[in-house]
Amino acid sequence: MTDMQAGTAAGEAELLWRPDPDRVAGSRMAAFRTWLSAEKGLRFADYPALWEWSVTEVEAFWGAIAEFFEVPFHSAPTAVLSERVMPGAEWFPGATLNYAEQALRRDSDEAAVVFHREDGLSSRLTYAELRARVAAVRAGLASLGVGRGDRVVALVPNSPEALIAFLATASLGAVWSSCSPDFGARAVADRFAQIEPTVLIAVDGYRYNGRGFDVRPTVERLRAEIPSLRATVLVEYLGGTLPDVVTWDSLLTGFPGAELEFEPVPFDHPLWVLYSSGTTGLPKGIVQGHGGIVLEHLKMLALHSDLGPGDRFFWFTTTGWMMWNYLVSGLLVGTTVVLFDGSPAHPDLSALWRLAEQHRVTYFGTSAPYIQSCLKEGLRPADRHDLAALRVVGSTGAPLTPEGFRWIADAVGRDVQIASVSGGTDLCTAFVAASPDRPVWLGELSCRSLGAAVHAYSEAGEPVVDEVGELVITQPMPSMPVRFWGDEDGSRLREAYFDTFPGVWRHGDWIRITGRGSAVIYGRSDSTLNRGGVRMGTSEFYRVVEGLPGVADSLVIDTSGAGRTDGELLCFLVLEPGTALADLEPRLKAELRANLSPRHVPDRFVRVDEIPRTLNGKKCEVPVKKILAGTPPDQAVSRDALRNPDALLPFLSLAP
Ligand SMILES: CC(=O)CC(=O)O
Repeated sequence: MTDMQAGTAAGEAELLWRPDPDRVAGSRMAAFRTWLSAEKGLRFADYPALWEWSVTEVEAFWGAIAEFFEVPFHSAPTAVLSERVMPGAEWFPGATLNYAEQALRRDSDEAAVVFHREDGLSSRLTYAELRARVAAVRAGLASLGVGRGDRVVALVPNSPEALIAFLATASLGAVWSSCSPDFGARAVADRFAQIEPTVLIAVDGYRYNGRGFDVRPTVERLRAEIPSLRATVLVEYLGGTLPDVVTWDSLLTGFPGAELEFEPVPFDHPLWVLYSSGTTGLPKGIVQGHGGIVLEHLKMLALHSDLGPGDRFFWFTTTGWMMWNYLVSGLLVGTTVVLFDGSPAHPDLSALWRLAEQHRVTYFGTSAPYIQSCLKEGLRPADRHDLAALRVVGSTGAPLTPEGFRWIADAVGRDVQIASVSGGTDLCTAFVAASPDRPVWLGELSCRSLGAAVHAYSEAGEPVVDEVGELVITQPMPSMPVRFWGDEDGSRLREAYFDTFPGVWRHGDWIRITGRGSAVIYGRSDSTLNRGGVRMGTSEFYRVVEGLPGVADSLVIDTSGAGRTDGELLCFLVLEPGTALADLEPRLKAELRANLSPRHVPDRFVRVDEIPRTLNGKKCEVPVKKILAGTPPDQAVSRDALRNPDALLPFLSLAP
């Protein structure tokens, strides 16, 4: 941490974008403030004052969010928060609601969904059409025995089918979980099998970068490996079939006139299961509840992103990243969600900018690495596309470099707000973000989100300003996980977030809060692999690499965290005698691509004699990562804690 602080001196940052007073006055953030003043007698001088109140008067703030957005509770809560404890905060006790009901409040011919596939296939659904399809699929899932609390898992691309199936599942009070079809079979099985689903919804194949990929072998493997499955619904996305399946079309057409109903469920009833990266074992199933997600996403999408009816909200994501869940929540605020399936670089890197023009996207979200690629390729979208509708460019998944900020301002538009945001799967949101009334400073995230008591902590657990520290959240938030799947006594949840600073959420990112209330994120403070926004734990990686004959041991390091944004994925290998790295490399790459994802193919393989291990045998991922980021070895790890301290030596020569 000390080294990172050295390079991050506080100071005046360049102001890149200033909110337009007229636009601020017409924003939903302003409407919320007017409402707070009229209804609650609460007036705030500026955003920082409002934020301060929101994280001090936590109950008043979240209660106001529920009231302001008129969340349709079936039974009213008896309180906002029973006790301010973490973990274990109980939000809105006694309340019942359903996420899908809020998402499908509109029954109109306004567009709810615009879909675009990389090969040009596109479609559009109004809110009324979406409701009708959700009703049919809901009835279809019910006919397959799906009811409250059952799990429905989906291996589907970012498509209307995914959205319809998710809403149908949620409307029944069943629990949703999705993976992208480009995940390898093992990665999918590791996730889905642990939550014992009863129905699998899967595509036969998908298109990426101009090619079709057959997913049916993965589907067959999942059916063989998940004994709890009672039915498979096949979406004939590329026209292929499988035996013993129910087809998606038969669900859509088999229940004409089905009623759309919403099972009222308790506030913390599981809505979906997302997955942690699984650094020390199988990916953990992160369960988030209906109420927590409704409130958090209403706040982020309406207040912070100023989205509502008439907007077109796009984020480049697959169904295997939490940004998909965030994107589809655009429906909660009545916006049109723009779904894209395919490669962002097919047929060229302008594909997404063409999409923005064609569908008059108002909020264009993507990942920082995509911005970086556009920059490297010298793209100038504003010169080639009519982006008049565009208001905001969102970026997440990795820290956006100052050059990335500047490129957006220069090549996309000076009037466009840059929303560089950060949060994560764990809360399915961005808790450091942008706001219509906050400026954008070069290289900085504009503000901490309302209700998110985010701070940078020193190693001693003290809040620090203008210094890099551990990102912590000191007050409960409603979208924090209800629990981890299968973690009955809550011990794994406590260990994941509350072990370092008891009662305080430690997120695992490095952050610096500036005196202006903005922030800079420096990447993961642990060893998670983060490739293009998709996080993956090292254990999944090792299972593939070390499963190959010839590999004795391995260590994988993603150097993009800990202050470096130009990082690489490095795989260190200990080989069996007589094995040549050059012979093994093609096979390793193919296995990683097939079993995990193309993004998890390392930039470099490096042969070493030994992997450094702790006394109890754990691989030294974080110490090596720190060493590769330039931390002196004795500060990165104590030799006494290692079983084979000399094994660190080869890594020292790779340090900057
Ligand atoms: C909002 C985010 O934090 C997304 C991510 O990086 O996973």
